[in-house]
Amino acid sequence: MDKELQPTDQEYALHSNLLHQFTAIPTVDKAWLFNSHSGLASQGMFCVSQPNLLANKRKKSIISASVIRENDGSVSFQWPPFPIEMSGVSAMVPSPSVSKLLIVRNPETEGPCRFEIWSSSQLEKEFHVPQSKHGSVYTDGWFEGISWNLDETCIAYVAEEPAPAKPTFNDLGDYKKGDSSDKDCGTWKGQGEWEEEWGETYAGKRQPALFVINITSGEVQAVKGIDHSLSVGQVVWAPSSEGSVNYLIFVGWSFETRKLGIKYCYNRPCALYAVKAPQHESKDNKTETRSTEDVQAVNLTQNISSAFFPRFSPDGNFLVFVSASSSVDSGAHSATDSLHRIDWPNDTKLYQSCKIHEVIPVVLFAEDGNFPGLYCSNILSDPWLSDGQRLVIASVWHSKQVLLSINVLSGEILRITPADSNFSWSLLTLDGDNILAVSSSPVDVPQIKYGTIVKSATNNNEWSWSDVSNPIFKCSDKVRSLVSSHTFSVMKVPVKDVSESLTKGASQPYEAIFVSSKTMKSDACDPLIVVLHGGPHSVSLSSFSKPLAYLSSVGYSLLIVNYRGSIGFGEEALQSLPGKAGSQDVNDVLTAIDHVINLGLASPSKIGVLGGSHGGFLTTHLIGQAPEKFVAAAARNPVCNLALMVGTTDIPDWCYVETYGTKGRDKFTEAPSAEDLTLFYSKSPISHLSKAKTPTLFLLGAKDLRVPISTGLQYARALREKGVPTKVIVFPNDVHGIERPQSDFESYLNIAIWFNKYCK
Ligand SMILES: CC(=O)N[C@@H](C)C(=O)N[C@@H](C)C(=O)O
Repeated sequence: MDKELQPTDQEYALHSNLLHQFTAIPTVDKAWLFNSHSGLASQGMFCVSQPNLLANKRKKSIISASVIRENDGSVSFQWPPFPIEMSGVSAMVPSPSVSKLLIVRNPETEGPCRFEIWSSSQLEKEFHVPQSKHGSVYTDGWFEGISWNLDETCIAYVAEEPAPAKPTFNDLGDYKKGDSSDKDCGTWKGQGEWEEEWGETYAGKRQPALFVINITSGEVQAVKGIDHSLSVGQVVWAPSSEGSVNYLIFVGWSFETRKLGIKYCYNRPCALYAVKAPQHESKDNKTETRSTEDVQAVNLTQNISSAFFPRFSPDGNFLVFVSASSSVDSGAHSATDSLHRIDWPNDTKLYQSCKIHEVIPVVLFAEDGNFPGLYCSNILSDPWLSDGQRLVIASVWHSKQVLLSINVLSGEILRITPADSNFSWSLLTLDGDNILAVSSSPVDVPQIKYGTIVKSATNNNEWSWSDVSNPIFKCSDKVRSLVSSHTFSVMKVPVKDVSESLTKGASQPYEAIFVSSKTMKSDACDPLIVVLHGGPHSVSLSSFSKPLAYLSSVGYSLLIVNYRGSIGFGEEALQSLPGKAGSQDVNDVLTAIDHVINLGLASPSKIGVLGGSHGGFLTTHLIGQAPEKFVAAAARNPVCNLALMVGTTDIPDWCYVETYGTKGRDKFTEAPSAEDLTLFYSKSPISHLSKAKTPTLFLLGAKDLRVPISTGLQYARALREKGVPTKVIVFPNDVHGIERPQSDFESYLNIAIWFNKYCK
């Protein structure tokens, strides 16, 4: 990079302090409300995290609160003066009766996995599970599953299988039979055979497998009867009846020759299985565990290509689960979900003939205002309202995330967050029929909300939401004043060139979130940054984003485009993109930009573009296809050359589906033909490089398995070769997300400085 482009010390000094004030705002990762028997008070527990730049880690803490419900229905939270730091904790799971708390501590490198059982006053038990039994417990939010049985004697969980024995040799080169410890003198270990992994963020992780720990004896048993071709996760205990065998229900992902990347990819086939849990027997006041016979796991969802997030109703009468079959069947990495129910048989022999009822079907297209389909990335471990028939779930609804109550018997769906608000909501926990949630917008820092059902004569299902004053989302006065000087709206952008061949869903307006200063000058608009999400089947929500709020606070309007193909708008709109990536999505973004220019909200000469991954694909496409439009660009791990990516990414099938459409699912091969590669190249930003002239900043994670660094580097070098101002920052230890605190910070600091230089 030439000298002229070096950011001055002054620029770093000017911008870094404000960015730090934004990034320091904590996040609530998890919360619980424990109901007291009086019904008038509960205890709350919040797991909070915050980036710690010096340590380059997220600092985690716990804040407890007393929740007091007054007779008039109002609620107040009392907070302690300080949070308590939690270090080295990988997972925390209270038991069903809330008399015990499991704490899991995974080893940082080698060493045992530690299980601690706490009571209300002290550590009751501690067990160290050696690596020879299993590796780290999965706490990744996908394979993860940690489940107490009802009598609180056992915990089922998912952990890495023990490492296979590696070939060992002595200093003379002789092979030593049997496994020996690493510390043996005079020996060394070979690598052994390479095993497939689940790609991005799972590098070095071994196969997830099921285990049960008996918390009286500390004995750990691997669950038997699960085919080794299955990776397992999301385990829960099936309801047990006195004296009968206990069953575990889990999700199994199978693979044949290769594990394709699973992170952000719901199109990996999976099914629910039932397997007998290891049995326990009490002898002389001691509990013993013994394996069961006839243990082969049974597939409960054979007729459907995807089933995950199993949840039993409180009475144990039905099992509910989510399915991403539309994603598996079309090949799109994420699509519209459906919700299903199995009426749980009393006779376990009936498992195989379980009928699956569809509770919420895939919505192809919905008239404006109607439910656009289910898009849910998680379900609480206990999502049930007190009638035991309705569950509460967060789902994407156009550019917002809303909370829904779903009656799993009747299929009735109610939107329980205010319909007239453009804020996005996330669900923390339930407390009987009360809900703890977080609500935010691009210009409103997160706020904890407490929701209660208002008993009205006509309608029993109205929800009232009150603000919970809390110390968690405290931010500096400066940040508060900057965000409150901004405003946002969710715009409908009509589709340009609606043709007969488009489905109804794909012909409807899509959305863009516009953020600007409240005091826009009448003579000139603030420069505009167009922000593009990745996926492409993902969405930019109308929620508070620290880096985006920072960019708007330093003088930019933002146009955050949910181009067609985004989730939250029905299946037809989503499926209109595969096969047209690089054209339909690019044109949707250009149309949205023209829309705000025509409204007088942006000046055509001061437009920058920012996007990561598929959003980086769009960013680099846009500067090639519309070079006059953009004065600056920034791309995080961008897809710039599909012909290069297909041979190195963990999701080569994605390149086929987004290029060819659904037929790409069957065309996919590990050995692309010359014809495939030519098409991939022609659909890629690199094929428009000769026209590109926009100064571009590249932020690249060297450990990205999804969009390997080579594609961004190739494009950046080619742009620089043409004499276009180009800056590249490589983060040696970052994966696709570039989320490590220092990397995230340095990225957005440089993005702001880059746009200040070329866009203002
Ligand atoms: C499915 C997937 O990972 N696609 C990538 C090309 C991508 O765009 N990733 C998204 C999830 C991102 O925002 O990083």
